[in-house]
Amino acid sequence: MTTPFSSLDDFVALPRLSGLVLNREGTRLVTSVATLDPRKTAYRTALWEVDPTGEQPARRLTRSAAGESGAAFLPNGDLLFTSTRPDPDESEGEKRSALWRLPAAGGEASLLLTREGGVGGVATAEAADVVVVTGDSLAGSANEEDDAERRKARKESGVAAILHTGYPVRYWDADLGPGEPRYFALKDAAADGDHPLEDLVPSARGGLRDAHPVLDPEGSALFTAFTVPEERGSQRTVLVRVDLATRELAVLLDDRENDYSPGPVSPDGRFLAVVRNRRTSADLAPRTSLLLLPLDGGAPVPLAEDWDRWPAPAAWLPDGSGLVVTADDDGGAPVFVIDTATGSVRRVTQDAAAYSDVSVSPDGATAYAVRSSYLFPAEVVRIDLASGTTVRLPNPAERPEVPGTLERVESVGEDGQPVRSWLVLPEGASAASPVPALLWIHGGPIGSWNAWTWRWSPWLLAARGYAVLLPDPALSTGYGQHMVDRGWGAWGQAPYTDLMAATDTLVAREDIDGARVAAMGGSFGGYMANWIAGHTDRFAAIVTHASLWALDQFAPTTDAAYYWQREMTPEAMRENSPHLHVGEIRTPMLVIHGDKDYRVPIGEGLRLWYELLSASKLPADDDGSTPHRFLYFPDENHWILKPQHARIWYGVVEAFLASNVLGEERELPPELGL
Ligand SMILES: CC(=O)N[C@@H](C)C(=O)N[C@@H](C)C(=O)N[C@@H](C)C(=O)O
Repeated sequence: MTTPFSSLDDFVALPRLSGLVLNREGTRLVTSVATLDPRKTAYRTALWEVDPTGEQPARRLTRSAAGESGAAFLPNGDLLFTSTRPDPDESEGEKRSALWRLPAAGGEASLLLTREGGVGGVATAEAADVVVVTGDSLAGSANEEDDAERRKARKESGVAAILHTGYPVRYWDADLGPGEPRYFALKDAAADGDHPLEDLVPSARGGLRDAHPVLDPEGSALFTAFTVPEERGSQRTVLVRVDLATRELAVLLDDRENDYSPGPVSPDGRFLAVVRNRRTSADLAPRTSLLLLPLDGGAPVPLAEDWDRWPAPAAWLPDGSGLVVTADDDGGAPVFVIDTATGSVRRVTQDAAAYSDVSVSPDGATAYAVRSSYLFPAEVVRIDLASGTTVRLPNPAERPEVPGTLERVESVGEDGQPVRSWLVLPEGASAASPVPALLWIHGGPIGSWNAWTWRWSPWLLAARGYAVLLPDPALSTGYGQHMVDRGWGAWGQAPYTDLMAATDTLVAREDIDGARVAAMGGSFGGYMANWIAGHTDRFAAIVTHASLWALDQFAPTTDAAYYWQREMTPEAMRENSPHLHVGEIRTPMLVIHGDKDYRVPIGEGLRLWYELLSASKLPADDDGSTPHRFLYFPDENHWILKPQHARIWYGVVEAFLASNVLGEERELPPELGL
């Protein structure tokens, strides 16, 4: 069977949908779709409209070489978006992200706001013409003009140095400073003319980094997480309210036991849904729960406290009687409604899919969402909130046909804990014709294999004849707090033994060839791949992407050191660090790392590579030859994002697996120049 997964060129060319917004009347849905640019070296996003009634085909709303994203509706139905497309009134000028408005009545999009530091996210109020944009300003600038001058001076001088006084100094793949995110209010966005900006929190000093403002329906206040520095390089996030008229900032929730972030405001403006994330320590695993915060000043009230899941609030029912949430649950992330009076939880969607970007129609009968699973990529659906019936709406793209089937399988961990996995089976797998297999380990480690991702596609391997097991071992979400607790701070124990139990179940199947099995994983999944390498030789090959190798080196050099230092004592780092077992490694390993990875810095990959060649049971020969391979991406981050590099990633992985698992040689991608 030929599917887009048979060819890497066809795979990278598949359109990728994300995000969804609904207008106030519930009559228009807008999503964003990324497609390959003509040179096939980048993705470009455009906005598409999806008909909520399901009657009309999806239609493309925007088109430009720069692409568009960040869609948000104004109450009058005009659509705001961000784009680096050129200003039609300027013949030349720098490419920077600006705010655009597409009128509901039709016609061309017009430029609404441009500024030196660019425009990041956009938040709109439901019932008032109030817009808050995020944008970068130099830490020392007093206003927009000052910021523009300072930027110009810095650029002209060629100085790139950044002086830090606090932590963190990097995030993901970017150096932090001297720019910092700020929030700007922009009033009367629906009207023509100039739109002066009001800097809402001029003294934020990095506190708004990685935060998203939530506006109340009347546009009178915004709520946001605000990061506060602590002693010894630590930090916490507190919940703040900013009055949009007076710019007064009030701290609503702040303690050292939890981080807080805002969910949506109730339709009557009386309550804020709040996500509370418990502060972790060596003995205390993370826990996520919900609060309802009365905005008249009362104490927060826990919501659905006894529900053993970690909810993500999405929207209120219009009458305020329920909060619509999603939560990881047994290999999916269904939609639930929590009764705000009683805290009782009702599951709405019944399929094994993962839902996100949920919004609710004005009559409260229908929800719209993005849904995906390991069978299909993200797509827009309509959900009947009473019955749970879910309908796929006419989308910008059809579902790609997958070359095989998906099964749910269960194993039993050493302590009796059920360990659940998805199993991707290629066509033709049978007892008469058993297939080679891959154990693919997810990252996080707090997470679940429950939604489609373009970064890890088991179907590309299935198209080449492999079965792929996607297990959710200890530390995975969707199986209750106990599943997280039992792996906390002890990664080499339950997470490892759960993975081995899942592998035992895999190789016991008649349709799997247990002698031809490899293991692979990225990030924390790469950590586990490295740990496996030092503790068993049951796998024919191991692929380790952006992996943690020496925990005492990783923990202080990652971009969020405080996060990992809370979990790992020096003793736990010694007990769980893969590098201390390099002398036991006798499995060929493919190491993959991007130099711009600040989450798992390149030092992990470099040290792993050198120690494999110098100290493993399969060291480099005296002529320098080795069964191991190192695929290095000088300009990629924690994830391999460029389409041409994704093709190389899969091409090299496939050749390495073919050589070590199947005993067959494959041609390497010619672009490697070998
Ligand atoms: C702050 C922090 O480190 N957060 C973690 C969620 C994280 O980024 N973990 C990585 C080591 C990881 O495993 N990432 C996975 C989810 C990935 O695929 O990038």
